[in-house]
Amino acid sequence: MLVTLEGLDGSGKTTVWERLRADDAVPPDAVFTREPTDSWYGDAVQRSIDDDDADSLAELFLYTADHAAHLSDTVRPALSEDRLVVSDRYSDSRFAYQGATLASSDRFDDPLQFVREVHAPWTRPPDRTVYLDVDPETAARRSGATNKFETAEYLADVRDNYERLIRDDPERFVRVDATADPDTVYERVRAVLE
Ligand SMILES: Nc1ncnc2c1ncn2[C@@H]1O[C@H](COP(=O)(O)OP(=O)(O)O)[C@@H](O)[C@H]1O
Ligand SMILES: Cc1cn([C@H]2C[C@H](O)[C@@H](COP(=O)(O)OP(=O)(O)O)O2)c(=O)[nH]c1=O
Repeated sequence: MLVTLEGLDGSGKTTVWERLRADDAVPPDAVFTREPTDSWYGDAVQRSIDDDDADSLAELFLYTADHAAHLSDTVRPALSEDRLVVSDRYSDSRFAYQGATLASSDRFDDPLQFVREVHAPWTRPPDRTVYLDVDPETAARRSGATNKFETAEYLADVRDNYERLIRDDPERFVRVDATADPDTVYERVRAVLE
């Protein structure tokens, strides 16, 4: 089973992911993974994140290349062994973030849909996605605004895109109010996964 954690920067995904990894109730052979990955593809993505002038379409394909490698070297092998896979960010991050970045360039009528179509023929959709819901101001404050994506203005567009993804696939997404304290948020996520 493939479970993904999604949400704005600073929504608390990594905090939840680390606590799950240390939780005795989680099967010991579960695979904890993330995007961007720590492979050289992920390093290329990191370079693009750090470049304020990166071309938004080129950036989409860097993230997408990282996803393709992540699928073939980690996600599909683990799923074929019936292991639980928990990924801190996955394809919905591309739909929401690059959907928002590409919107400023007028290159596509519906950038989010374009990004979905780029993935559709070959990706493996998650079975469940926990969406950690926080407002853009909280997200920008918690994340410390350390990269070009972490402004409340941009994150508001990203959040609108996540809302559209949830509307389009309500069975897969589980929304968790992530404005509460870390213990409460963790218990909420744990209850969903149980
Ligand atoms: N529920 C929470 N309430 C307040 N602060 C939180 C909460 N969850 C995480 N944080 C803090 O917010 C920052 C970003 O958390 P992190 O888990 O890295 O978020 P993400 O992976 O979604 O960017 C960290 O300093 C973390 O300690
Ligand atoms: C996986 C992914 C991340 N991102 C962005 C979100 C983050 O601002 C940045 C790095 O991701 P990440 O390291 O998960 O950041 P955080 O822990 O703060 O949420 O890359 C995309 O724009 N598209 C993607 O497909």
